Order: sequence, then structure tokens, then C-alpha cells
Amino acid sequence: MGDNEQLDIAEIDRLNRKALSCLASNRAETNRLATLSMNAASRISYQRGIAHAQLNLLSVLFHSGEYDKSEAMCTPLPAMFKSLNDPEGGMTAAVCLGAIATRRGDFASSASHLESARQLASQIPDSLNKFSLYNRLGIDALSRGDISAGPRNFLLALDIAERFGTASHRVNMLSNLASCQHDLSNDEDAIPLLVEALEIIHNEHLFAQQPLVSGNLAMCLLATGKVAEALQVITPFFNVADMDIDDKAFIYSIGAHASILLKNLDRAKSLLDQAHEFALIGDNYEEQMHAWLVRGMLDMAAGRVRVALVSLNHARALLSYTRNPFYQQQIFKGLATIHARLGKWKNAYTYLEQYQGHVEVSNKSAHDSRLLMRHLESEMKTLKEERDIALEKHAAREAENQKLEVLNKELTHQIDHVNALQSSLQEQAIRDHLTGLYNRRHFETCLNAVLEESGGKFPVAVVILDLDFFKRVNDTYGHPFGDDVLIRFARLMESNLRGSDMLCRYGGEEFCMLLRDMNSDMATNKMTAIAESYRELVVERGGQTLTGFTFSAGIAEYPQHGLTRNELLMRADTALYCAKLAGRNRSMVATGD
Ligand SMILES: Nc1nc2c(ncn2[C@@H]2O[C@H](COP(=O)(O)OP(=O)(O)OP(=O)(O)O)[C@@H](O)[C@H]2O)c(=O)[nH]1
Repeated sequence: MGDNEQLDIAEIDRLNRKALSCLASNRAETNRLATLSMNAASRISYQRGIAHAQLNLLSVLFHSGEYDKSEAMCTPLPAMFKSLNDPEGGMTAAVCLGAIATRRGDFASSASHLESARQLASQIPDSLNKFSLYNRLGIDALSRGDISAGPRNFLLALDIAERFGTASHRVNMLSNLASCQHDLSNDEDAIPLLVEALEIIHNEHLFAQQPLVSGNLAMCLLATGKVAEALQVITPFFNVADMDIDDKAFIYSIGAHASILLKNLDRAKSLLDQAHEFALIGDNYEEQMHAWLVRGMLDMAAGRVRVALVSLNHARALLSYTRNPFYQQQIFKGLATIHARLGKWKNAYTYLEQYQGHVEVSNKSAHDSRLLMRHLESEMKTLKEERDIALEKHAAREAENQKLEVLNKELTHQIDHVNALQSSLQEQAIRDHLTGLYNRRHFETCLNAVLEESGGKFPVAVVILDLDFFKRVNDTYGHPFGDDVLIRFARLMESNLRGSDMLCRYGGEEFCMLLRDMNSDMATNKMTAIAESYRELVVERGGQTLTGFTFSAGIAEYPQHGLTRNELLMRADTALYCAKLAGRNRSMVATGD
């Protein structure tokens, strides 16, 4: 697809949806698709397309740590989506603003953005856009220390991922659920979730997500004392250039932590220096705190007790950016140890007490979180079952409706068929099958109607025609030839009729006409003209040719020669009889009044 290609609205929408769906797994692709859709939407001034493209572009910026730029791009979007009457876009924009505020440690403003996102979400059906909402609500809840709302929202996001998302969305949520468990000191339950996520990553080749998930796994392994395993999991990612800056900071810190525990202090220092740098470049306070904590451990391991105190104090100052009990415990434990080494027993004791307090809270929360997780899982299971039943019922109703629609169509079709048949039968009932002209019965009905309509206000000429010596035609040339003559005569007569006139086959080789608003003179002239054409008619069949046909006609005029149909027909018939007697090939008008 070329950059200059003209795309229509539907194609731009599709491009934006696609850009959104690869946000979790391939940000470069999101960026490429969103740029394409932004250009195409701008070209045709499609505001909604522009706004959604902008949303995708700023999400990419957000994930690469460009918070100022992404915030500047996002700030006008909620109002824009509101004016476009697009709650889905408005919700996603509010989620982005919430995420940016969280990164800045501004939890109050984050909560207000997320609340408006939640309100907008209640107006729209479930879609992939809700994934980022639940994900963000989960992260926000954890940062507030709400251990119930965190996993609950992640499970909701996992459900959205399973219904509307890709494997990468699933991985994302398994990883978040695991982080929750880890934050609650429940690493035993976190590890299988991360192993499952890594399996999906492997099978679906979602390598962009591998560093973070592996980092999380390494963190849990560290927390459970499996240091060598932890290092093994993250080693492949050292020196990988194409990685998220946050992931780099995280992985290098864990690498440094593991190296300290394995007494490889040189390696630990080199990894930690890089971790620190990445955390600073990425403006990531939580990772900065993580790096200071590990630096404190390194200082201690190297015997630099006073320096370690400085490092841990730095880490402690940043503690408000996380509720992670692992960090809290490590920091207070470290501070207690340092103060003990420095002989500051009172301080050491205070930190020890704080450390113990955190351990107790964390043990309790690990226990609570296990229970909560089981409870949430069964709650979700019930909800899912209920939803599946509702969906099944809906599908059954739809199928029933479709069946009805098909039946309805069939019925309509049959009714049409019957109607067509009926009108064809009606036509057949009033038509002569050989010539296609009206039959005598229908003619007589119409004649009655015309006479009634006239009521003497305009004349009506009634003409009966009889082809001359027709028996001879049949006898000499055969009956089929005679049929052809009758048909050709019928067509010739029709071509001489006006819309208000009417012609019928009266019987055999006899025809009858009514000429509206014509007196007998006018009718006679008309018959003379038709007689001329009939004479010139050439009929050919089976190598035989015949021409020079004649007919005789009798004309009666309403109201002059009669007031009723029968009277007029009788007078015309008599005139016809006279024309035959007078030698045929002529038209005669009824005599007398
Ligand atoms: N081919 C054909 N002939 C028909 C049809 N209906 C009637 N006829 C023939 O029309 C002929 C009418 O003959 P006649 O009544 O003797 O009259 P004519 O031969 O036309 O003589 P005049 O009317 O006295 O001029 C008969 O031979 C009928 O068989 C038809 O549908 N097809």
C-alpha cells in the first residue's frame, strides 16, 4: 500500500484498528500503519480517522518513554472524540491520559481520567479498546495498593483479550496477573502464569514481549531463591539493542541483583550502571528506585557500607512510586543491616521493625491474594458461562430469525408466482389464443362501459369485419396458412388503432372494433385505409405466397343507429351482410336511424 494511495473511510478505520491490535506486539508496525492512516485521513479531512491515528501514534510515543510529547498529543483528544460522538475513542484517550499521569506519580489525576474512561466504557459494547482500560485500571489499582481491584481488572482484560485480542494481548495479561501475584509476594502462583506466557510467546513468535515476561519470571525466581535460574532466563537479553527502554532497565537491574547473589560483583556493576542509565533516560522512577536498591546491595557486598546507605536512601526516597512489597522489604532490610553494621542499633531496630511489618503484611497479602485469585477465577468462570449461554441463546434466536426470513422470502416468491399466474390466467380468459386479440366476451363488456361513459356525449363507431373467401384460402393453402393470415391481419389492424380504440376476434374469421369518438364516416375512411393495407399484405409460408386480400365490414354508429350494445352489434352485422351481398371488399354503414 503506497503512502499516496487514496483510501476511503472504511479502509482508514480498518487501518487504525489494525494499528491498535499490534500495539502490544509490534510498535514499529503500529507506528507505520498509524502514519499511513493519519496521512490518508488528513487528505480527505476525515476527523475521526485523524483522531484515532493520533491516538495510536501517541500510544507508541508513550511506550517509548516520550511522555511529554504523548501527553501534548493526547490532551485535546477527549474533547475531539466527544464532538465526534465517539465514546470508544474518548475512552481510549482518557486511558492514555491516565497512564501518562500514573507514570508521573500523579495518581489523583490518573484516577479521574480513568473514572471518565470507565463511564464512557459503560456506553459501548465490549471491544479490544476495553482491553487497555481494564489493563490500566488494574495497574492503577495496584499502585493504590488495592489488591482486589488489580487482579479483577486484569482478569477482565484477559477475558477481552481472549474474545477480541491476539495472542500478544493474552501474554500481556498473563504477565500482569503474574506481576500482581509477585507484588503480593505470591511468587509461587506467579511463576506458572509467566511460564504459560512464555510458551505462547514461543509458539506465536511474539519476541517483542519476551524480554518483559522473562524479566518478570526472573524476578519471581529471584524472590524464591532460584538465582542461577533467574540469570539464565534473562541473559539472552543483555546487549539486545531493539528493546523497550523500560524493559532494558528492568532486566539489567535483575541481572545485577542475581550477579551480586552469585558473587560476581564486576558483572553486577557493569549491568547495574547500564540499568541506571536506562532508568534515567526512560524517566522511569520505579526502575530508578530498583537500580538504587540493587546498587545498595552491590555496595554492601563490596563492603562500602556508607555508600550503600546513600544508595538505599535514594531508593527509599523513590518508594512512593511503587507499592511493590518486594522492593519495600528489600529496602528496609538493607537499611536495617547497614545501620547494624554502622553500630546504629536504634535505627537498625526501627528499620528491622518496619521490615518485619512489611513481611507480615506481605505474608498475609500472599495468603489473601491466593484466596482472592481462586475466588476471582471462579467468579469469572461463572460470568463466562452465563455469557456463553446468553450468546448461544442469541445465536439460536438469530438462526430462527434467519429461517423465518428464508421462509418469508419463499412465501413472497410463491405469492408473486401465484399473482403472476392469476394475471396470466385473467389475460388468457379475455384473450383469443391464436391472434392474442381480446375475445368477444371481453369486447362486449368494454363496449358496454364505453357506451355508458359516452352517454351520448360523443359518438362511438362499432365495426364488424369478415375476411372474404377465407374458406378458399384454407382449402387451397391449408389451415396453417389460414392461421398465418388471421395473425397478420390482427397485427395490421392493431397497428391502425389508437389507444382509445378496441379490437377483438369476434369468432372464426370475423373481427369487431369499437372506435371511440368517431362517427360512421370517419370509421368508413379508416376501414378504407385498412382495406388498402390488407390488400397489399403478402403472406408467405412453406414456399407459398398470397396477396390481394380483402374484407367486408359493417359499421354502426352510437347513438345514431342504436343505444345499446346488442342493437349496435346487430345493425353492424346487418350492414356487413349487405356488404357481402353487394360483392364484398367494402365497408357499409347501417342504414336508417
Ligand atoms: N385457418 C383457420 N380457419 C378458420 C378459423 N376459424 C374459422 N376458419 C375458417 O373460415 C372459413 C369461413 O368460411 P365461410 O364462413 O364459408 O366464409 P368465407 O369462405 O370467408 O366466405 P365469405 O365470408 O362469404 O366471404 C371456414 O373455412 C373456417 O374453417 C381459424 O381459426 N383458422
